[in-house]
Amino acid sequence: MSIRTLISGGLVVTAADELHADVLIEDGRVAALAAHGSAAAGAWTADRTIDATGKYVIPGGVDAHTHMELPFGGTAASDTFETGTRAAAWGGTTTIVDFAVQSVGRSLREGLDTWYDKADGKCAIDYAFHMILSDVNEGTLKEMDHLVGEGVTSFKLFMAYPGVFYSDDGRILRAMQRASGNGGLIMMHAENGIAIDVLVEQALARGETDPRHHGEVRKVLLEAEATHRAIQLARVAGAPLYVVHVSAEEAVAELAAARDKGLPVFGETCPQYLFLSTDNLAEPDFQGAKYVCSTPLRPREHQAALWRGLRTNDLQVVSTDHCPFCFRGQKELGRGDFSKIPNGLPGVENRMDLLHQAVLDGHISRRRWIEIACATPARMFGIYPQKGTIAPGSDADIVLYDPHAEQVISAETHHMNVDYSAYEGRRITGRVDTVLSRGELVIDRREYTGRAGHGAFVPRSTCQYL
Ligand SMILES: NC(=O)NCCC(=O)O
Ligand SMILES: [Zn+2]
Ligand SMILES: [Zn+2]
Repeated sequence: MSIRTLISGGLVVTAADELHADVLIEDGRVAALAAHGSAAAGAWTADRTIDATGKYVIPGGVDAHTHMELPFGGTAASDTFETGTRAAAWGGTTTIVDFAVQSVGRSLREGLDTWYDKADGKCAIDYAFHMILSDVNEGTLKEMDHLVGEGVTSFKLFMAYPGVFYSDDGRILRAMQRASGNGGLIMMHAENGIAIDVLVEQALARGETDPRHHGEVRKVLLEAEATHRAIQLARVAGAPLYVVHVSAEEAVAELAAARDKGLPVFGETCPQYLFLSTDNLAEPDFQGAKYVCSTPLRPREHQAALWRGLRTNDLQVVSTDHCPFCFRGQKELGRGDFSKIPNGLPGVENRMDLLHQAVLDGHISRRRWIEIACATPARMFGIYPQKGTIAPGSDADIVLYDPHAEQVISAETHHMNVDYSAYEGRRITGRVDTVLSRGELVIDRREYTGRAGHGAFVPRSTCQYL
């Protein structure tokens, strides 16, 4: 039997509009919106009514870059699909796009099936997959076409991490050519990993082993150079390009120059680059290890360019690159050698709140918040308007957000399976109150009511942002 739910009295905020409206949900989908107090809304009957007075009613967040359970650096990301998607829901995110990994010498099929198995029956919210290509060859190029057909329509390539995920320019060009034919979107980790590895070796030989040296060797110029090269390769292939975790002003400039030429080049940044800096990497007593990720945190001066890029649409998406490793036992693997610190930060629970704070701080508008965190990632990765908006026919993935609640981010209270917070002690105005996923309550007035296995795999169409 279908349950009709009415969300009444809130301010509905989407990327396109803000309106005081009631939202009617039926069969897990948005059935209708009507102005609060209107005759149409007054005539609706519902089995349950959720009072949203004083709250924003926003689309559930779409985090297009997470790594639950990712094997990395001899360990694995500490959030499972179960713990990570539960934490995502607590933070107002109702869809993640995680990365299935092809191992070198193995097929895409095998890698993707492994990730289907990891997630199946575990997730609190809906999920989709990108595919990491670690071994581009004739076989895997053909497999890309099949994956696009089954709804895995984006492929991440690495110019970094030689010997692990790295692809050389020839392999990258081939994958881009294939994507230009099958509609796939190439996502690029743009850092010159070959040059970085030389600098790592030289730094370690000089005895520079602390976490802060991770940031020093992964130079801005090597991010900018790789970004430029990726753009040129994509032009040659006639393929669109999405550059992940952009951290540096000079890399934004490369994207902006390409976009000024009208090229289909897109960029994502992450909260860690907007809110944290090399000051964190330099924290004493090895605490800087908590902030080791790649691309690395940059000097604070880069943040203005990232915010500007988000305002001018030279950057289109904020994802988390959520890839948590506990300080104890995981980050500690790199004591005495920064290159052995597993790369990645936790954040899937914090993104919507941090970006709401950015609204209050004047960096972005309220609608831009929803655009970069919900609507555009959904469009970019082919799940709009099913996800990323509140419109008739959309999945009822809806967050009631209290814009006045005060909170202090802390590992003591977060739900991610990691023993520290990258944003410990940060004060945020605004907090998730209630979360629905396809009409089911996952968070009900700050109480978890979700369940592992509610979340379903979402097959995606090709990029809708071109
Ligand atoms: N970003 C990071 O440091 N870890 C996750 C893997 C990646 O996205 O490159
Ligand atoms: Zn990456
Ligand atoms: Zn990543």
